[in-house]
Amino acid sequence: MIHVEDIHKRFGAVQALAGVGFTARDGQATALLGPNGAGKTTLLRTLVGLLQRDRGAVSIDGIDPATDPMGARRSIGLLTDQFGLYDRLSTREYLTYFGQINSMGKAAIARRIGEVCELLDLGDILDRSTKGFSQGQRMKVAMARTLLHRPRNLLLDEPTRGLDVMSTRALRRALAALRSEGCCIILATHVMQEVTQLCDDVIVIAKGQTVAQGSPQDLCRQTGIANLEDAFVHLVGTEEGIAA
Ligand SMILES: Nc1ncnc2c1ncn2[C@@H]1O[C@H](COP(=O)(O)OP(=O)(O)OP(=O)(O)O)[C@@H](O)[C@H]1O
Repeated sequence: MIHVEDIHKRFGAVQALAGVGFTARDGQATALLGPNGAGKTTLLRTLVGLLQRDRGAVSIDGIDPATDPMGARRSIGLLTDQFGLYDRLSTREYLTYFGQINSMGKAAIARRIGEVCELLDLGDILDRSTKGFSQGQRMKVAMARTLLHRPRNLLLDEPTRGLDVMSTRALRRALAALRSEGCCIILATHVMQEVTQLCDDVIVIAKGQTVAQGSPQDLCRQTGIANLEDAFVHLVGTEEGIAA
């Protein structure tokens, strides 16, 4: 479970987070919705301890990433837009390296690579060097790395960006399975279809603040608007940041 209270984060003159608070529960997929520049990526990076917050409290399964970053990171899988692949390694070598960093044994790594390979359909790129991979292929390898150590909490920044239809569907199926295994999934996205198909709960942030939290139905009820996309626009007061 991830619990966040009143997080603030400033970059120079930019107040990126100005009072974000929410709870994301185990066994649920929680959507993080907000216009461009709302603070979603900053929030995810702060949750995993890659950025130091200026104020507020964070608990990842009871651990504060500011005081125990390694402890928090063991239970978190983070996917951002910075894939950080190593061109000279094949997908298998890259995943093996990350398994070793996470103190997994040789047999466990080999077994888990087989599982994520099947889950994300990586068969044809498993033994190719990642140099020259397409955007979608890079995304799949980064997602495999995110899932490799079986984290209980998944923080995913636009995970279907660049994926084709089949890979998108495979990833959504994989996330649904992880949710039913009890994972806590936070998914920053601009794709409303993803929210309605996959997410139990929605956090809406705008200008670095939480403006609403609830199920898609709650947000529609709260705004008196039947369609989630229109309810979102109403809540943030803008037409920015929406993909069909
Ligand atoms: N390292 C940084 N230095 C300066 N400003 C930053 C930095 N990182 C983020 N910002 C600013 O903080 C604000 C929030 O950015 P962030 O990337 O968190 O938004 P986002 O909600 O993820 O946006 P998008 O939907 O466009 O990906 C923006 O105004 C951004 O320009």
